[in-house]
Amino acid sequence: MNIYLVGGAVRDKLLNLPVKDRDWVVVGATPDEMLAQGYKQVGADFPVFLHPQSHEEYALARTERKQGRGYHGFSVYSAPDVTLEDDLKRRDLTINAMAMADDGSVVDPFNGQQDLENRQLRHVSEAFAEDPLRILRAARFAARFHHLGFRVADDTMALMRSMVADGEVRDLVPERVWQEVQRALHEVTPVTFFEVLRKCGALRDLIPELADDEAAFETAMAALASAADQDLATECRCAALLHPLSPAQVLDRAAALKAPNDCRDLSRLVVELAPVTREPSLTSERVLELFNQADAWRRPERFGLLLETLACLPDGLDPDTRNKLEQAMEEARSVDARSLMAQGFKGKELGEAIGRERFRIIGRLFG
Ligand SMILES: Nc1ccn([C@@H]2O[C@H](COP(=O)(O)OP(=O)(O)OP(=O)(O)O)[C@@H](O)[C@H]2O)c(=O)n1
Repeated sequence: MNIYLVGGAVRDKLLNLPVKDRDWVVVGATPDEMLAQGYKQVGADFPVFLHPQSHEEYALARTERKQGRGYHGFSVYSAPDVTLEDDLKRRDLTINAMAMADDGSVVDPFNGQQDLENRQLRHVSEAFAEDPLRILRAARFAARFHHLGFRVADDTMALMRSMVADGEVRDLVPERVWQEVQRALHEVTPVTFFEVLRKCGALRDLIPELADDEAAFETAMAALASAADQDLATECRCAALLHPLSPAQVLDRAAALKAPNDCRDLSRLVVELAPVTREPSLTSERVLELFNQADAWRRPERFGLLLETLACLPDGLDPDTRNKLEQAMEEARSVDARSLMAQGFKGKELGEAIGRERFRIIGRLFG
């Protein structure tokens, strides 16, 4: 049997980037031979094994063919006669379809090295179209490597467009879509991900509110770029992206994309509360309302994320107001219920006394 390093590890090595996961392909072996050597089989659909010591993934060389629509039916063929080239051919992009032997020599039947040099994200073969998730992957690699000069190759963009026109994106399982979106939000330039999706038409299927409205798209991208520059959390990036939508649209989009609840909730809050922070002079009444609406007393951390996100929006929260809001929140939160109880307040009166005290503190910072 012959073993080769494949996929992202080879690509990243050749780009002189740190290699995270190493995946291996095994050519000319049967599952029994692997088991006899101490590998542990994982994957029920196709033969993938974990190395007994390193626990890295070793997959038997395989071919795949799609059966029917959607991300379900793939028929996998794996046997000792499947060659390394067969296995590389089923992959998405040429830069991901190279292998490296023990001696460091690169096996590159689809000119991945040339595409690395020319900074091209190019599909390996027409089989790219068998897996519509690859549209999102191509956009994600564009977002990861844009700063190095990589672009989606013209013929690949054309293929992605025709896949979108065939309705392929609508067939994707939402969980898989969210997984790609979530990763994309943390690539070097997440904006590139959405630009590529817009260019190939996929954004219309995923976030139509941004695809059909130039101004909404631009403001979403400006906010997202700022959230990424400041290395904000996933939910802040998601909220920055969705901020041009209405509250009802945010809920629809979050449900359709199966975004987690913390992303959905922060996105909704940002949309609802953004207008408050744009008011020319914030009164203490408005600030108290803002704190209450954001449930800031019980969710101080989320309130912090809310302010961070609002500060990323074009015409968003200015640094002075943000500092004042943070200070007001910190001081108002420290209102001591016990000392009010000691003064004899209880039940409803206690709640009202806490509210008055908080309002008084906020009033010291806001008029
Ligand atoms: N839909 C997919 C998913 C994966 N692959 C192939 O499987 C390899 C491993 O996939 P994955 O670990 O998802 O990506 P990496 O390229 O390793 O990138 P990352 O750095 O994100 O791990 C890829 O390089 C690519 O050759 C593919 O062709 N089509």
